[in-house]
Amino acid sequence: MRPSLLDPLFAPITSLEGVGPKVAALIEKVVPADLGERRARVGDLLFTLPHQVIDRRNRPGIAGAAQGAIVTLELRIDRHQPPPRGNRSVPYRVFAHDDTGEIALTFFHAHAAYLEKQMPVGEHVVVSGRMEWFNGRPSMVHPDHIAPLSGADSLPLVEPVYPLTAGLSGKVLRRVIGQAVERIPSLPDWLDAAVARKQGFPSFPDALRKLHDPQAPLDVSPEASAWRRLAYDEFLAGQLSLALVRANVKRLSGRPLTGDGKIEDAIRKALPYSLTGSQEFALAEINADLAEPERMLRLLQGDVGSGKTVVALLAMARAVEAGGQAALMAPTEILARQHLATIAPLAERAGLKAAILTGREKGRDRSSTLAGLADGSIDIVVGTHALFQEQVVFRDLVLAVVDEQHRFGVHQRLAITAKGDAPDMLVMTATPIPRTLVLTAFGDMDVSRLTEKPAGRQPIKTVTLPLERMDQLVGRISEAIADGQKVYWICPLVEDSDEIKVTSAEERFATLKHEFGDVVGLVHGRMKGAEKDEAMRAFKEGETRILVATTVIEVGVDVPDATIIVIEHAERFGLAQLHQLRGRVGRGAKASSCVLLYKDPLGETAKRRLSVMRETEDGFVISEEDLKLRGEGELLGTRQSGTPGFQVARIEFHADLLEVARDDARLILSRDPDLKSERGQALRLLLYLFGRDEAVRLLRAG
Ligand SMILES: Nc1ncnc2c1ncn2[C@@H]1O[C@H](COP(=O)(O)OP(=O)(O)OP(=O)(O)O)[C@@H](O)[C@H]1O
Repeated sequence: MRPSLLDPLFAPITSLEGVGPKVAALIEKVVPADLGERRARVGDLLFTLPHQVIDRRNRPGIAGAAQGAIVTLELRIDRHQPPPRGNRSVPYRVFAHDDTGEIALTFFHAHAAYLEKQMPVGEHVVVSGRMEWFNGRPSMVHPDHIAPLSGADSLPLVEPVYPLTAGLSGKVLRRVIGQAVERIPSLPDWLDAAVARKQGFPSFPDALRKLHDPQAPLDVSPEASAWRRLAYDEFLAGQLSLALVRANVKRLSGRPLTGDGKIEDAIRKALPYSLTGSQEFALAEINADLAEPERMLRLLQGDVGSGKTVVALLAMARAVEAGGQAALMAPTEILARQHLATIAPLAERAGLKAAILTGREKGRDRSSTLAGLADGSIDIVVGTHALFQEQVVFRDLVLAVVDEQHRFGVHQRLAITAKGDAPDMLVMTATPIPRTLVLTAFGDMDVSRLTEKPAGRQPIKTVTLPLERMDQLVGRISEAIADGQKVYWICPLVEDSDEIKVTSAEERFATLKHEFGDVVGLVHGRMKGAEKDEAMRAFKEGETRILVATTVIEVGVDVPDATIIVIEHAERFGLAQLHQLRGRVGRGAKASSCVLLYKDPLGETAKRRLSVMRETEDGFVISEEDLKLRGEGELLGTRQSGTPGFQVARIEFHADLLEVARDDARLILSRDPDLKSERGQALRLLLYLFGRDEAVRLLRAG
């Protein structure tokens, strides 16, 4: 049970004044938490940190104020010019001046009486807002603040700027966050006093207060001690949670899994290729782990297209040889089906029975799969989250393979292992995560890496092209499909939305169909499962040759004869995503290409991202670049791009704290494995604060 001390932070944001369902929905777009099914809480709001400040101490004068800049002016009011009676489309204007020039303050749908009271003619006022120059004439539309010069202390001199989204103003967000700050409870400190002193950290509540009430621009820098404190807390919570999971997994001893190699041999014989050296090496590492009485906790890391699936299959074969069952969990249904399609025929040749279980298996199919798992007649099951369901019982699950893209939390990984008697666990990831992130996301897992790609792969040619010149692609695509090749066409969003005008997949589907006829297919996230399967099948089997898709195909889809991928609005994607997408081609013997269509003008970061894509295909290089570029705080969609999986910590600024936090976590648990001491109790609060409830559940009562 979560201590009631934390209640104020876990209250829904709708408990704040002025936050109805509509505002709440907007706020949920900007909070840094991955909310999933839950609603935003006051704590999420507090973790929404300003990325900038408006500094009103700097007062350039009208003539010195740049177009578009937020400025503060000291003005004398000259005259009011209300709109002509009955004409609501003409704004109310107030003219004013300072020593350097004249300005018009402009108000639409204004209350004349109110403005007259706020800005009497002849009065000195301070005004703050966005400067606009129209035909050389300065103006300001709806200033953010207007205050009498004498009482200027009513005007905040330094004001935080938060990430916003259309419909949510800075003013509203500041007011709401202001209320959240009032609710910060006083908490016992969970940090070791010596660590805190050495790092110059304020307390947790003070850190939050400081960041939301900056006194100078540097106060909201990720390098400020307040921000570093929160980042450290987040790292510590993560490291504690991973260490607890590890302790828990290792607490239960596994059992040695060995076999006679017969099933493995049969599968190898059925493969149309031989394994790469890298695959052999990884498999040997895995088999060695399986043979140990200790439980395996291993990460199989391999760049896109490096051939992880077959390694997993052979590991599962070993599990079956040893007399048990194996499960492979995929993050999406499309992937689960694809894995089954790869695995089932090979498994069959080796005399094994493979089955699938997702949310879509219903009725008789589902019950017979459940029965097969329970009586052991099914050797290998591939599935999605559905594998966690209570009704799923295995006769003897000895190996759980989790194929993931940061999509399963630690808790879910554990949930699948709870289905067996301390089964071994293999996690597969295609993201070539930098070392630092491996530590944050997976803790102390053992790592196998696939460092080489299967033989015969050709480099992918990557080009960039402005969207307006899209027509140039038609000829190239026609040639490719006439030659029997296939094309992916990626669109970023399913529907046009007002704020982000992106050609929708449906619209693109229609235009391409017009151009190329019936060979065009469509798959997107809003389609029903069966429709998605059908679209994928048709593309795989060649009935369609161009597949218009949203990013549902980002992870793991394998159609080796696809040779061109076109990515529309490539500037909107992150590097890791682009790399994943590009990895859908270049999987066969034919030369492949990737076309990144972009919208001019490109921002600096987007430009850099696209050139990284042109320069390299190496996932590790790309992931390192990705981290560097994230540092520049460009907005991706509406959410601020931070470090994946983190709310406040930013690995590019805070990496130095990560190892300290890991050592701290180890020390803490070696002294107080169940967090029972006074400090241990405080650390439990920390775990809750950063959403690590599952780690608290692993602790024995205390
Ligand atoms: N040793 C090999 N030689 C030739 N082809 C191979 C080899 N190993 C795997 N493949 C093929 O390479 C393709 C990619 O394999 P797989 O789908 O397992 O990649 P992956 O590592 O899961 O990549 P991604 O994460 O991009 O899905 C598949 O078509 C597979 O059949």
